[in-house]
Amino acid sequence: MNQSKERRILNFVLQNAVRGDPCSVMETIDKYCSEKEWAMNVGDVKGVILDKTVEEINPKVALELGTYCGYSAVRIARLLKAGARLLTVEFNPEFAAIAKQMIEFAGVQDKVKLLEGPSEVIIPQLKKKYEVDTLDFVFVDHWKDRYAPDTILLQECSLLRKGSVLLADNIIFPGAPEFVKYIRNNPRFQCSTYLSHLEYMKVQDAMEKAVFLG
Ligand SMILES: O=C(NC/C=C/[C@H]1O[C@@H](Sc2ccncc2)[C@H](O)[C@@H]1O)c1cc([N+](=O)[O-])cc(O)c1O
Ligand SMILES: [Mg+2]
Repeated sequence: MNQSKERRILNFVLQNAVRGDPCSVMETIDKYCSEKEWAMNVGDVKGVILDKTVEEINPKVALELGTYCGYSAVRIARLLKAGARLLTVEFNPEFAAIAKQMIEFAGVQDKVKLLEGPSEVIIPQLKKKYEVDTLDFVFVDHWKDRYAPDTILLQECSLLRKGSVLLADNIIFPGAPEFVKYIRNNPRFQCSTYLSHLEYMKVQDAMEKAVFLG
């Protein structure tokens, strides 16, 4: 059975990156995906917007929706202070297995908990099963038609508090029109748009930052 692209990305990291060095893992994935095979990691350009947002918030409890190969989980976790944690949700078992190895190779496994299952099942479990009170930061990068329903679900589960920050990828490409319509017209969120470029391409993309006002 021939290898998946995600398996090839992981193997390239295992063979070329420095174990225990998150930046080396990120750079190696970015090198592979810009030179050999495109993949839907947030990437090095939008990754700087993600970095700046995480550093500004300095979250104690962060959630990521859509782990994929673990690139943004490594990117976020490397910036978390002692005692802070990232919960990342992935429903595809093959991607979850790859991301787990990527996170461990990068040496950030103590800060990251990978939750396998769909977000609509995992989100309602966060309080009781995963001992979350409220979320300081949420990186939204999974199926684009789940952005809006999951933002509503986070509120229904009382997981957001005054000042919780959502950062959503791909607002322009592939786009998340229902989410943009929902969040920008919602008085309970203060929104700002960060224009950027699609990972590894000259195509325009953007990230939406939405602060929950409580
Ligand atoms: O489609 C995109 N992302 C969807 C991401 C999906 C990821 O999240 C889960 S779905 C899920 C469902 C429920 N709960 C958790 C995870 C998938 O198994 C995948 O790991 C995308 C596409 C492009 N592009 O250029 O085409 C660029 C990007 O940056 C993108 O993020
Ligand atoms: Mg994305």
